[in-house]
Amino acid sequence: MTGFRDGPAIEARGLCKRYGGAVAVDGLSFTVRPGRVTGFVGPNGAGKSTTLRMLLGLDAPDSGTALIGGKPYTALDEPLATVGALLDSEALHPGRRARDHLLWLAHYSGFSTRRVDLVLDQVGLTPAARKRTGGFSLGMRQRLGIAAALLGDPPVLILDEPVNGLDPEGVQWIRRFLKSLAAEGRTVLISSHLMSELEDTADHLLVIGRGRLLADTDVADLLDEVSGERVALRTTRRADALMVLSGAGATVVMNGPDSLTVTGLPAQRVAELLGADSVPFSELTRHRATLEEAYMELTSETAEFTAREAS
Ligand SMILES: Nc1ncnc2c1ncn2[C@@H]1O[C@H](COP(=O)(O)OP(=O)(O)OP(=O)(O)O)[C@@H](O)[C@H]1O
Repeated sequence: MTGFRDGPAIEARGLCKRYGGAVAVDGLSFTVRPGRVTGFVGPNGAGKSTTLRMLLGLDAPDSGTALIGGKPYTALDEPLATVGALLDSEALHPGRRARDHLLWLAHYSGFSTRRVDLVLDQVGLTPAARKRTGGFSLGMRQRLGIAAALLGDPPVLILDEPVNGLDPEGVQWIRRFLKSLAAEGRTVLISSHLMSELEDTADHLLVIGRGRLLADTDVADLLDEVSGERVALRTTRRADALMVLSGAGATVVMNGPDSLTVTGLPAQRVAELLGADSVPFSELTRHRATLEEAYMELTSETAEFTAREAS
């Protein structure tokens, strides 16, 4: 496959879109960089698909701009070879065989038909290449949609809910696959309404709610922030541990006969303090937040903020 050094960035600048009286996208600005998988996440109706459609020139923003490598999609010299897209409502002719569907697309888009067998292989659909798509599971349809997005070997991929409908093995596959595409220097933007789907897949996250950007953050930074300095500790000398650690400024909560949760001190400092006072411990682990926990925290902050705004 072609090696890219830094595919073009995707940029939204002050994007707004209304449908009738309803605001779907409300002043979104972000940049999606090459070389990493960026997850675009938010609950149903948050405005993800509308934003992706505007990036792909399928919907016109009321205001603001959507750019790929500095140009609107419709002004790209070779849009189909620049951006590969998978949209939620991919239309498939049920009577057409998978390979014929891709051959037709390749012909229509001006791509070499040699790419067809290559992309079928990449998405693991070679054994089903001659089967009619009418009998395909949702997961197989997703794979075919991704194969179609890859036909032009594009440096930019915009995939709406690509994990949706995949079985656990399919989820593992797509994680590895998206990471490998990003590692080649491509710009990869994927949407999901489930934060858990993006765990172990996205390197960077754009979180939206009600058409607005709630967070634009590296996954690692977000998890660090939410995990805080929370340490789980197991010791048979609970009272001594409590005295030593609270004396050093930590907040200590007793959870069971020999387990404590310590906040306010890094794990290493907890170990040092216990060691200095010869308090034995059998377990000392840093609490790691999951992306789901981080998401709940983010969205609950927004809910509080909205409530404060309203009062
Ligand atoms: N063509 C349309 N006509 C009217 N309203 C629309 C249209 N497309 C989207 N909307 C509305 O805009 C809002 C944002 O929808 P959008 O599909 O972009 O959200 P989403 O985050 O992609 O949700 P989902 O995860 O359900 O796909 C919703 O309130 C939706 O009902």
